[in-house]
Amino acid sequence: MAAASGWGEDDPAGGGEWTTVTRSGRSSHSGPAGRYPSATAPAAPRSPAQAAPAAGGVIKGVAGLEIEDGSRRLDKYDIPVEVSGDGAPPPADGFEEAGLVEAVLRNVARCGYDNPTPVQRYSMPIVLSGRDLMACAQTGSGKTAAFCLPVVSGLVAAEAEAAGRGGGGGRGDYDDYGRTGIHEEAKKFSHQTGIKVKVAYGGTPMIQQMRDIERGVDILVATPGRLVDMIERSKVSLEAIKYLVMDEADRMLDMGFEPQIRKIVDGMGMPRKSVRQTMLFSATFPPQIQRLASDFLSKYIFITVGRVGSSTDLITQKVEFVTYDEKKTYLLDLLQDQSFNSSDGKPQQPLTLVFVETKRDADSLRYWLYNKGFPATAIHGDRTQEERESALRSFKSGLTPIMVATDVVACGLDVPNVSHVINYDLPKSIEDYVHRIGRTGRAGNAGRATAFFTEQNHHIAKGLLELMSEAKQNVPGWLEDYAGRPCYGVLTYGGRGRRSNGGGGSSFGGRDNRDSGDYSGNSGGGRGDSYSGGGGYSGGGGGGGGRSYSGDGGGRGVRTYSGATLVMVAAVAGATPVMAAVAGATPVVVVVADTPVEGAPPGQMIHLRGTTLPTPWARQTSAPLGIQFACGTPDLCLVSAGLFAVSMVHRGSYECFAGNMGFGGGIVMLKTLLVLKTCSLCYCKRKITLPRLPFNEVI
Ligand SMILES: Nc1ncnc2c1ncn2[C@@H]1O[C@H](COP(=O)(O)OP(=O)(O)OP(=O)(O)O)[C@@H](O)[C@H]1O
Repeated sequence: MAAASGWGEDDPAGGGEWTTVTRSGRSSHSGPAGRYPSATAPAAPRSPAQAAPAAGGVIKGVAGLEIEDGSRRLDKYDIPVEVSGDGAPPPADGFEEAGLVEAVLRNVARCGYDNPTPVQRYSMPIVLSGRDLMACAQTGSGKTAAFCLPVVSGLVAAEAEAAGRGGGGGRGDYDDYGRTGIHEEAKKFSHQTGIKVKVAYGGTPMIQQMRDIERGVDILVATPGRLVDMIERSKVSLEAIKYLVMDEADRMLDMGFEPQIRKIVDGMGMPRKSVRQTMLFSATFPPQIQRLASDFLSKYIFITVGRVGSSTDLITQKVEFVTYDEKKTYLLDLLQDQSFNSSDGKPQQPLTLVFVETKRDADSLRYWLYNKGFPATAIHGDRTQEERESALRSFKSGLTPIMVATDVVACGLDVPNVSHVINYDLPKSIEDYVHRIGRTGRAGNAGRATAFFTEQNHHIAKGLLELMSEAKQNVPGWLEDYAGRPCYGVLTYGGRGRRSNGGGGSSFGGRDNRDSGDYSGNSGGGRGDSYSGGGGYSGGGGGGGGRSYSGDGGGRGVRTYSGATLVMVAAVAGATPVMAAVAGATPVVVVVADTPVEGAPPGQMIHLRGTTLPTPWARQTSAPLGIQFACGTPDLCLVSAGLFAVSMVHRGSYECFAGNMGFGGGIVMLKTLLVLKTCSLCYCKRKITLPRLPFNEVI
């Protein structure tokens, strides 16, 4: 156990066998596997003020903006790293030492990466050694490359071995998609290696993606819903999967995708966990999500880089107590204060992301700002993919340096020079807060985050207090008061099946919970309850592993997905799949099964005209008659202008509650075609009982 910082004392394992704490500074590894000596001495603690730009160069801002990058210090990280698990290989000092193949090293150099970030130093050897990994590292710390590099390298090496030739060279295939950060990164690192990276996510036409995948794929970056859909349609098979990566794994499991993920991992032909290699990455990893996630892993190594589940200390955080009515004034003050004059004397704004709760607020705030003379754009789920991309471009270029956003961009958005994140409306959970503010302070740059706290936000006070204290930020006294107050029944976070986490606190974070008392396994068999020397976790099949997938199966020209890697992401940068489904003018139907459909085990799918709807969450992005299925919760009726929502329940029949907002009739395709009457400009609720439908019947 290293004693480089107070971290050792915090070790929940009590300094047990499986946990080591070290600093991420370069060090030589000696000693038995999994136990690192103390590395460099800790640097003097940085105060928040010091996190502000100091030395460093000036990153050429976009469109005339010059943004001080100041303390960009990717290679100077000196933060605690916690490693637990049996036989962890030592961290690598550099990309070469990590053992990446030549072709990948060339791509790393091409990207201008001189040194690996801490999460990369630790992850690369672990992944390259074939171990499963659960990694928790701060936002913007380079997690994407931490898994992409060793995975691409592993694929290249395997291909080279199979072909009996040296690594490198390559066919130079380079597809021209470009949406998700992961896809982009994976493509960069695969350049001229012959590795093909493709995407499968909602919000864009499946047919185009299918065509592309049919041309061959080695790495598929997919969102769960679209992937399940493709598998159900017998378009791809997961049988050849070698690596499975879940990015933002906790968000994915926490957003209601768990049934889909379990199905993908356990029920659709994917090799068992002891056969494939599985990696889970996120900036936050609450214990209850770790518990779920560990089902997918075998004898894994757990690493935490940075403070436990914390925000990075590169971000200076501030929280202001405001009333709802004061928010706009505060916002204007902030924007005015931070504006600066460009070389031609015109006032300019640094890139600023303003988070609001609803799509409507995003639009109205954007227009309001515009009218006040602040060029702003907006990004949210009601905007089409094209509009979202254009908004992002305009933001990145500095044309509209303020972007008002809903949570759809909280995960995965990587715009290097975002200098300020303003939580105009605070999110429901502290994890969301961490992901949101993580849009600034990326890749070693300094950043700033301001939150408007109102009376209604008291449920997040405790989490906020702990997070800010941990990051050594100035915590106002009133926040401590709020944090100390009891919080009643408001913590069913999110409308998307969010798990409550009590507002943060001790349940929040990224510490390995295998050895904590509450980590006693889920239920069923197959999974060891404690990690003691590796026996318990290799169950492989066990509980869910062997369930056979009863879809179309073989014989009908199932395309065997020739690729070897699957990267699942909860959200496409700029749009969650759900929001993507909602975007556009196509009618939106929300289909919800609030209890399992008869005969359907919880979490399984029901089929409607070839579409696939998991219970209790239902989501689909394309369906006959232009109907799109989106997701909702039993108490959420998602109504898009002019259209309606449908709630679907069980007991052998479906009940539909449909509302029409006034643009003519809506159509629901269930067993029969149902045309709902127009109900001009009012919300009408109708209950329609449909004939009994057995589970899995395609209607
Ligand atoms: N070794 C490196 N050297 C220089 N830049 C790097 C390095 N690794 C990653 N980056 C850059 O840092 C930025 C952040 O990386 P990335 O998006 O992978 O972070 P992340 O940890 O996945 O963040 P989040 O949790 O917010 O998704 C990217 O622009 C990436 O290109």
